[in-house]
Amino acid sequence: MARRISSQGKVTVSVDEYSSNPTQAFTHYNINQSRFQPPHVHMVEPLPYDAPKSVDHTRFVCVSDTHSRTDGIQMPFGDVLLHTGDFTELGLPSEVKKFNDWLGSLPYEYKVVIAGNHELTFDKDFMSELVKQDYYRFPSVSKLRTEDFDDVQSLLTNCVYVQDSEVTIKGFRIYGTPWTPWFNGWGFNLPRGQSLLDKWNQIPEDIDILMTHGPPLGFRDWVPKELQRVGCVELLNTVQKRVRPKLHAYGGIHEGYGIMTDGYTTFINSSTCTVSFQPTNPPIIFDLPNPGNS
Ligand SMILES: Nc1nc2c(ncn2[C@@H]2O[C@H](COP(=O)(O)O)[C@@H](O)[C@H]2O)c(=O)[nH]1
Ligand SMILES: [Mn+2]
Ligand SMILES: [Mn+2]
Repeated sequence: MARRISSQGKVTVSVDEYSSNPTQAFTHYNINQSRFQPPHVHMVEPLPYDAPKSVDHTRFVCVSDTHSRTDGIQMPFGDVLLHTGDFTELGLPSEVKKFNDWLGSLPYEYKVVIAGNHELTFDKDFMSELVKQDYYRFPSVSKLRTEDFDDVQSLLTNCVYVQDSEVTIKGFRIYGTPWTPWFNGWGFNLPRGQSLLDKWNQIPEDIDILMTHGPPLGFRDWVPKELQRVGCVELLNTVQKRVRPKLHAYGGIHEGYGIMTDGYTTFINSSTCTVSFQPTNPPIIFDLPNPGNS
């Protein structure tokens, strides 16, 4: 049982019995609970860029995993840009500055950004371990002086950067968090189970939009080369059983680019780069009714 309702009516998500094996979790919940089946769960066609926008809606432009390859990306019309991490290769200050310049060239009223596992310099604990131990893994990062990256977030002057925090934009409550299940020991990696759940438990109940770097279980999280689902089971339970945002935006699994719904939350994996790091997947636009108009 991954959910409990307290005497105050609050839902508590606990670690799922299948937490450590998302592929098995998907099969189990699909067979026993039809949890990923139509009619509620299905793919969604992207909105065409020339679709008219209603005056009482806000248009979000979702991108992710641009990996310092923004040059050829055709950006559509919209109001608010959401970038869900991996905007660099290694989080080098030079890459962050280049990304910030690109953001500055975009016409959106607001731009909200989170980090991904490639933004190594944004993860202070990762950096203090790397500097102590592993010079050869990321030599260009290891040779940075602390003062070069200490305040790396401050290089992002052309956006709102959120990290385990919330911002309200045009009345929408948006929460962003960079953590992903441990994979090859990159930045913002945590073990599946309680460690990640502790991060998800910081997400407030009433947010409208959740930004994470990686997917929840079952929603654009399939890695074909390994025949595995890699989405986080606790993230799915948090999204579906406790937080229930209207939009969950992420990237992380480049092969999972696309849109799904569970009938309430729309899940957008907007990874710009393909699995071979070609920046060819177009940004995804999504309209939400303005708060107070829904
Ligand atoms: N089996 C897993 N594969 C993963 C996971 N996270 C990422 N990946 C694969 O790497 C690429 C690129 O990711 P990046 O963070 O280096 O940009 C991704 O598209 C997957 O193919 C994981 O947790 N498990
Ligand atoms: Mn990536
Ligand atoms: Mn990533």
